[in-house]
Amino acid sequence: MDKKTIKDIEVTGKTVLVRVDFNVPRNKETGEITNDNRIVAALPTLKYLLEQKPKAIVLFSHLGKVKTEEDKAKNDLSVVAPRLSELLGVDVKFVNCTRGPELENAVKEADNAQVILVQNTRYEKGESKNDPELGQYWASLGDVFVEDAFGSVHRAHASTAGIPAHLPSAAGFLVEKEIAYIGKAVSDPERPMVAILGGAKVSDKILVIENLLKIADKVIVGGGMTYTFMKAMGHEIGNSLVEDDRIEVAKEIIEKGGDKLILPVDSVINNAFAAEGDIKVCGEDIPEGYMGLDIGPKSVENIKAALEGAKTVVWNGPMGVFEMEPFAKGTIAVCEALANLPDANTIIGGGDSAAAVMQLGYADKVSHISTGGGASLEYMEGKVLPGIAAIDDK
Ligand SMILES: Nc1ncnc2c1ncn2[C@@H]1O[C@H](COP(=O)(O)OP(=O)(O)OP(=O)(O)O)[C@@H](O)[C@H]1O
Ligand SMILES: O=C(O)[C@H](O)COP(=O)(O)O
Repeated sequence: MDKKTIKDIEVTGKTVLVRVDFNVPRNKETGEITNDNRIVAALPTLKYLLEQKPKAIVLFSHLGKVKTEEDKAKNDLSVVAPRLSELLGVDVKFVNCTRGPELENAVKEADNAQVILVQNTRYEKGESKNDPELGQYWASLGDVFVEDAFGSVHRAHASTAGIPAHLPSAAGFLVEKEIAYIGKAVSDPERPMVAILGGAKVSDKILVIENLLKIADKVIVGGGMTYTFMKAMGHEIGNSLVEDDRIEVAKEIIEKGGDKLILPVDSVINNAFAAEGDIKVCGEDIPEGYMGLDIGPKSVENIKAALEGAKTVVWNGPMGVFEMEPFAKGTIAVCEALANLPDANTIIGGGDSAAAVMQLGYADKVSHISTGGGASLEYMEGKVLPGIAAIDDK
């Protein structure tokens, strides 16, 4: 990486500001954390910093989307402090504000590598607008800045891009690792390279498909996106998910992709968006009143064949509605096919595909599961990520 990393900067005795991504999924009713992967992923950086004996480690993170007072109550970051403290094995002081004397005094009085967690950065209106005053204010609390929130580096926000404009800055181990895996896969992949793209919306992934068609040897499309492509080819798609305003783009991609592009040839369909009903397999044309909810067995065989001998695989988006057991087979088959490629560099781009791999028990069978949903997608699109661009060059 051409950016400074945490080992390139001096932190002993200093106040280190760290942007982490503790935007963790929570139970809608109880508010309890349902998956602490993003906290676990930040531990190597935080443990390393503790060993260097800084004066203080001040952690900034957002949680959820905050637009109203009600959103604030729903996205109180204090829920993270006890779990972080347990995982890190040290006391974590939670500061229930994002500016003012309480925060300033907590930082001033901190000593002996005290870990401080600041309330949700999105409680500040200026955070998402990258308000320069806010970035400068937060920067004034510390001596150096460490960017370790890979999941948020595609956002040009005050805490991701504003603070490092005013302080010496470096990437943490998580950012370094994510960039190493995803960066190598998209800029210098071992071949053959196969990209698998699924999930719900074509519009979210068009640019990724286009960029990966330039890089990969094969691009497999599955999931709800399939049916926009099927319609573009003139097939009947029943009530399947479709984005009519993307049909033309889908046609262009089909033409550009040629033999590289592998689309499903059959689907598991149902007469309702439900785990029960008249569930059956059909070919490329879906009868009226039915919708495609998973790729079918022939498509699974085609995907397995396409993956044979692959040395690099990037996967983003499930092949079907894997949350419902009857429609999980396509996604499970991809997990199994990746597990059967022990020598390949297999990379799962965050979000739902990461959840699927973990939920289905394949987490230790792949090389890397990204902590970034949107961030890993934008990286695969070839975009400059503002949170990375803001880090000091080596
Ligand atoms: N055939 C289908 N019809 C409708 N929904 C589908 C279909 N196939 C997959 N999905 C749904 O797509 C959703 C995932 O889509 P999404 O585009 O968000 O994936 P992702 O890229 O893994 O996630 P993220 O965007 O959060 O990174 C899942 O909830 C899944 O149920
Ligand atoms: O969950 C994510 O992808 C990151 O934490 C970024 O969250 P955001 O999409 O709300 O900016």
